[in-house]
Amino acid sequence: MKVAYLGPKGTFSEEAAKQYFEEDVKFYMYDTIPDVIDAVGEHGVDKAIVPLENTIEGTINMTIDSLLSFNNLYIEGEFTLPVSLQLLSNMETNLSEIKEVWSISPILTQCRKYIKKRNVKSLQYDSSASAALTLKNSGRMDVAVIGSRSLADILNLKIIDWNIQDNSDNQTRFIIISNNMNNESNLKKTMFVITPGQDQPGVLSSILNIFTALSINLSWIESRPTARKLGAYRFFLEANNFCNETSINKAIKILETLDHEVRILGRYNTFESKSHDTC
Ligand SMILES: O=C(O)C(=O)C[C@]1(C(=O)O)C=C[C@@H](O)C=C1
Repeated sequence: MKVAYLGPKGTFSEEAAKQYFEEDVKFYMYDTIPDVIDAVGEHGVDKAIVPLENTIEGTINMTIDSLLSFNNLYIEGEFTLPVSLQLLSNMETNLSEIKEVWSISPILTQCRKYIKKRNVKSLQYDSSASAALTLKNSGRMDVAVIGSRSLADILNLKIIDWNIQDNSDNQTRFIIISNNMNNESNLKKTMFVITPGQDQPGVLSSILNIFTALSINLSWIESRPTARKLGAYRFFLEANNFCNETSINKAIKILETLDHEVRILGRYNTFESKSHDTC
């Protein structure tokens, strides 16, 4: 089986991939999160693991927007990884010399308070590991990268400050995507994408009322623009009710009768990282 994740070596996505998948998998690294998702959508690989949500940053928009650009992609699992962020530099650098920090945008957001406190500039890269590789090759002493402890080991960088994220209990929820709907029994979660038929007052609350009436518990809700008209949104709703098929099917039927477009983006279970100190 071929599995894609965000490279190069040393990303948190790699850590999640190695912990979630069995050893007989062949891994493929891609340069950006949209490229990872394209690899499954265009059948280059069988599965991918990508970040969906983080404790501090919230939803990783490039993940859900890229997911929706395909009709053939499904979430088949989710995996939660603790994320501890370190400040990495070339070997001879001191903390007081740092004028700029580099990383992927969700990581910079997870350290917003730290970056403000140190009064340094920040620069976005496609991953923490691509930022670290650029730093290593440049030999610069006025720049640091924010990434994982394993990234420091892989590139022989120095950790000059530890656990700099805004909240010490920081986690990222990854999703595993594939071309097939997971049809196992006893799956705990269902992800809906609902595009309202027409924009009318109270449309979101009327949708939510359907779930309440059918006793379907919702564990996540997110809205994203439809990109058709300013102010028009579609809603991601994650139901967490051990897949009571009858209620889920009833909800779909009612939503469709009310002219809303409903897509099931997947059914899945949750797995947690066993390690609390790897990243
Ligand atoms: O750049 C990395 O190391 C990644 O794996 C990406 C990413 C993200 O985009 O959220 C994944 C999980 C962590 O929250 C931090 C970074």
